[in-house]
Amino acid sequence: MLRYLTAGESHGRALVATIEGIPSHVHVSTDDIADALRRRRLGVGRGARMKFEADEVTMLTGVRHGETLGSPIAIMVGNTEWPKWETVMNPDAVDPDVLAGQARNAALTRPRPGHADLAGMQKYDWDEARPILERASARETAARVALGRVATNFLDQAYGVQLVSHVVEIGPVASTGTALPTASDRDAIDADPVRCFDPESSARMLAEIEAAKSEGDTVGGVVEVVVTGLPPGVGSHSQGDTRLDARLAGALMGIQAIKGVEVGDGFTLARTRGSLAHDEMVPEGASGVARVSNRSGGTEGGMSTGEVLRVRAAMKPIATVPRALRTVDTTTLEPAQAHHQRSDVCAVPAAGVVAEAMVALVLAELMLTKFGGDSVAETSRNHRAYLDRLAERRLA
Ligand SMILES: Cc1cc2nc3c(=O)[nH]c(=O)nc-3n(C[C@H](O)[C@H](O)[C@H](O)COP(=O)(O)O)c2cc1C
Ligand SMILES: C=C(O[C@@H]1CC(C(=O)O)=C[C@@H](OP(=O)(O)O)[C@H]1O)C(=O)O
Repeated sequence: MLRYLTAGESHGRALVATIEGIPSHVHVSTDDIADALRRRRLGVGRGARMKFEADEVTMLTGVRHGETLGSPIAIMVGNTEWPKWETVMNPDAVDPDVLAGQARNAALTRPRPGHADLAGMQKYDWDEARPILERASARETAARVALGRVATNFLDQAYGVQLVSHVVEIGPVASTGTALPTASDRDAIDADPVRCFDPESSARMLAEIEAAKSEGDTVGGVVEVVVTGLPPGVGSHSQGDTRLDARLAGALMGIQAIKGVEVGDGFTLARTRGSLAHDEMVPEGASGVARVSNRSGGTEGGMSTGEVLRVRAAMKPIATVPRALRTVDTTTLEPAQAHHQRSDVCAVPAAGVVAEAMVALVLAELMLTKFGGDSVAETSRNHRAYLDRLAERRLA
């Protein structure tokens, strides 16, 4: 069973991520994790914090001489800004006079519409938003991206499964590109300022982000994750919570600010007649059966079809709007403007990298559910035997 957890506050000393169930002999290095975290920082629209803060990666457990041991892996992502926040975030009691001068003066009592501030203050009985926003912040996604890289290496090394993400919409601007990227396009996508695969659409998206910024506003968008190399039969039709679609939707909706998920042509299929909505099958020489299209995005009946997996996630605009939104000061109960110090204008390019990590974690778990094994060699062997059986039946 693959399971993972993250811990840590946005301005705390560090984030910590643990994962258990990754087989032995997966090659993964500190540099690999640092590279994944570097990718999460890419893209225009991020705020000042991205420029001065660095992610310091320490592999704490579960990896030796560049290979996983099969035991729990723990990764720490240190926050280089910690010295500045040590008083505000100190886990131990701090001299009340020091606190009065620093943290209390900065009490956040004007909750931001669209963020976790108010619901969190109500639920956890706090009189300001700091204890909530620290964990609600998408800083936490750095920990998930670190784990996602372990899963990505595992999927590639054990099964040849590869992932890539790209931005397909920013605000009202949708990409007009029709080509579907593969993992070999990852560097080109990462080099684009918006992480869009289509250069002409990227320029229009960039203009949209810049317009939002100059108007003191924020903007959301849509990202797509594309996966190649999945065999048919990953996930299951037999229970709602084992369906591949359900697992993908849950994992993607678990990313801060993601409000919608679409598998394949999803919402478009709902507006299409059945005769034009499905992926017809035709006989094919070597493999036996081929599809003439892939509108489903690679899932049928809660299982992978063996076609390319395509899943999209829609991100709402950043809640910390510079042109501050109306709120209520929770101390005075007077009308107020929501608190705002700094924030991202658009984090959709980063959300794509996070989405890629989440899809990798889901697929690593479901591939292990299907193929088992405690080492890369063992699970690869089981995978190959399954593919051989499909070939033997001429249903590959
Ligand atoms: C990579 C990333 C960066 C984000 N940066 C910010 C930010 O700078 N300011 C902000 O208010 N929200 C930001 N968000 C969104 C908030 O984390 C999110 O709106 C908040 O957690 C509430 O979202 P929810 O309603 O989906 O839980 C970011 C989200 C992601 C995925
Ligand atoms: C720190 C990161 O993202 C943060 C996510 C975030 C939020 O509210 O989600 C708010 C911002 O932090 P702050 O309010 O301290 O400026 C972002 O910078 C990161 O992605 O590493």
